[in-house]
Amino acid sequence: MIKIMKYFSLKDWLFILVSTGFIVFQVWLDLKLPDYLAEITQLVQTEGNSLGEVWEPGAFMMLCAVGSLIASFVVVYFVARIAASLAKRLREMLFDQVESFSMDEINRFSTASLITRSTNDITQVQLIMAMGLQVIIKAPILAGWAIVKISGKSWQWTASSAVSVALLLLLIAVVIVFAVPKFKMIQGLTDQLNRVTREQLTGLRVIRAYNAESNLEGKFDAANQRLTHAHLFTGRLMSLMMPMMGLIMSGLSLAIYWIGAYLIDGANMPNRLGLFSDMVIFSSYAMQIVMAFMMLSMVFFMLPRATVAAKRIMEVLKTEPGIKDGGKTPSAPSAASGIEFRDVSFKYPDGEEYVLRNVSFTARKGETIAFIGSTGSGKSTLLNLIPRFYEATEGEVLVDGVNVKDYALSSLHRKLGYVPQKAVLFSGTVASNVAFGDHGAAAGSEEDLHRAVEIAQGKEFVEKMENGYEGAVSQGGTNLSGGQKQRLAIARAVYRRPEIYLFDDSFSALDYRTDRVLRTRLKRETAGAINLIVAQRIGTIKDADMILVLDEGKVVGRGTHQELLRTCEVYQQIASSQLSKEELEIG
Ligand SMILES: Nc1ncnc2c1ncn2[C@@H]1O[C@H](COP(=O)(O)OP(=O)(O)OP(=O)(O)O)[C@@H](O)[C@H]1O
Repeated sequence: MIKIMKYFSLKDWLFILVSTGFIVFQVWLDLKLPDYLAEITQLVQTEGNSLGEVWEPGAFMMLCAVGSLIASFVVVYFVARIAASLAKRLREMLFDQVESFSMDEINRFSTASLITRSTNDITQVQLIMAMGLQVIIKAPILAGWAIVKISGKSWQWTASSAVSVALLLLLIAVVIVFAVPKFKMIQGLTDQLNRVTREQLTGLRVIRAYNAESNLEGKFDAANQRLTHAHLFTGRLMSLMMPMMGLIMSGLSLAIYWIGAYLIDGANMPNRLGLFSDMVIFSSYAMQIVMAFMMLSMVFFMLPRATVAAKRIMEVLKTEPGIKDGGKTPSAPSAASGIEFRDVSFKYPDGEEYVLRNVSFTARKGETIAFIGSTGSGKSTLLNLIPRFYEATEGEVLVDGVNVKDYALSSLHRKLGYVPQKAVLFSGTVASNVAFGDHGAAAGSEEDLHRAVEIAQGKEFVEKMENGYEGAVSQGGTNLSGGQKQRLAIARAVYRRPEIYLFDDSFSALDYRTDRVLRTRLKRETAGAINLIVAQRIGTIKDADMILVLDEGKVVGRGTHQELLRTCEVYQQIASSQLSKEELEIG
C-alpha cells in the first residue's frame, strides 16, 4: 500500500498538506466544543446567572460546529480528488504496462485477472485512499490532542477510557486475523468469476447450440457461491463489529458517569460543581478518542482488501516485459536484406516440449516462402517469432541482417504486414480498420485505402455496405462474415505497403475463387516484398518460390511444389488428400 503512494504527484502531496491543515483546524474546533459546554454547565449550575449569559458560549459552540462542518467538506473534496487522480494515473500506467507485455506475460496473469486488476482492484485502492487518508491523518491528531486535554483529571476516568481503547484494539486485531485471509480470497475469486463470465459470453453461441447452459451455469454458480460465502463471512464480521463498538462506547459513557457519581457523592459541596463539569468535558473528550479509534478500525477493516488489491496492481506494474525494445532502427536495408532463420528452436515458456526444432531458411526480397504441415506442427509459432510476439529460445531470427531482438519494436513492426489466423477487427469503420495504427509506407490517402480494399477483394462488399468505407464495424467485426473479416485484415496489411507480409493461414475463410484472384492480385502488388504464407491448402501455396514442410516442429522437406511432390513423403500425403490424380500428375 505504501509503495503505491509513490505514484502520488506533487500536486497530490500539496493537496494532502492542505487537507492536513484543514483536519488540524477541524480537530481544534471539535475539541473546543466541550470547553464551551463546560462553561455553559457552570453557568447553568451557578445560582444568580441569567439565561442571557448562556447565549455567548452557545453562539461560539454553533460557530465551532459550523466551522468543523465546512472544514470537513473541504477535506472530503481534496481527498476525493487525490484518490480519483491516483486511480486515473494507476489505470493509465496499468494499461500502458499491459500493452508492453508479450503474450507470455498476458497468459501468465490471464486476461480476466488483468481486467479485474485494472478496474476492481484500482477501485479498492481509490476507496481506501478517499476514506483512509482523512481518517489516518485525523484519528491520531484527534486522539492525541484529546488525551492531552483530559490528562490530569481523575485516574479512574482515565483508566476506564484506557480499557475501552484496549478493547477496541483487541477487536481490530480479531478482524485482521480473521478477515485478511478472506479478503485475499475475494480478489482471487473475483478473477475467477470474471474468467467464467468472459468465457461464457464469448462462447455464447456454441453454448446455446450444444445446450450446454446448465453445465456452464454450474461452473458459474460454483464461482458465484464461493465469492458470496467469502463476502458473507466478511459482511457478518463487519455487522458484528458495529454493535460491539457501540457497546464499548456506551459502556465507556456509563463508566464515566458511574465513576463521576461516586466522585461527586464523595466530594464536598463546593467541589461538586467543578467535578460535574469535569465529568461532562471528560465524557465528551473520551468519546472523541473512542471515535478516533473507531474510525481507524474502519480503515483497518478496509485495509486488508485494499492491500491485496494494491499488491496485485504492483505485481503488474513491477513485471518486466519479457520482450525488450532493442532500440536499433537500421536506416537503409543492408546487403543481407531479407529474413533469415538460423537454427531456430523454440518452446513456449509454460511448455516442456520444443515446438520448433533447428529451423533454418532464408527469404529474399521478392520471394514467396510458404509453410505447410499438419495442425500443431508449429507454423503459426514460426511466424510469431518474426514480430517478436515470442522470443526464439535458441538460434537467431534476422530481418535485413539484424537480429529481431536488436530492433526497436516500432521499427521492426513498421516493416511488417501481419495478418493473423483469426482476423481481428476493432469497433469503428471499415476505413479505421484498414488504415489502422501507423500508416507504414502508405501516404495515408483515400486512394491507398481503396486500393488496399480492392486488392484484398473487399471492394464489392464494402461498397454495398451502408456508408461504404465509413460503414460501421462492430467490436470483433461481429457484423461481418468470416471471409469479409479476413479480407479487411488482409487489406490492413496491404494498405501499409510493408516490406514483409506475414499471412498466417489468412486465406482459409475465402472461397477458392476469391483465394485464387486475391493471390494473383497480391503477387502483382507485393512483387518487391517478402511473402511468408502459412496455409493448409496446397492450392494457396503451389506457386511459392519455396515451400517448407513442417512436421512436429522440424523441417522435413523444402523446395518447390514439384520438387516436394517427388521428394517429400509428408507433402505427398497432404497433396494426395487435397488434389485430384490429374493435378498430382501435372504438378
Ligand atoms: N500459447 C501457447 N502456449 C503453449 N503452447 C502453445 C501455445 N500456442 C501453441 N502452442 C502449442 O504449440 C504447438 C504448435 O502450435 P501452432 O499454433 O504453431 O501450430 P500450427 O502449425 O500453426 O497449427 P494450425 O495449423 O492448427 O494453426 C501446438 O502443439 C500447440 O499446442
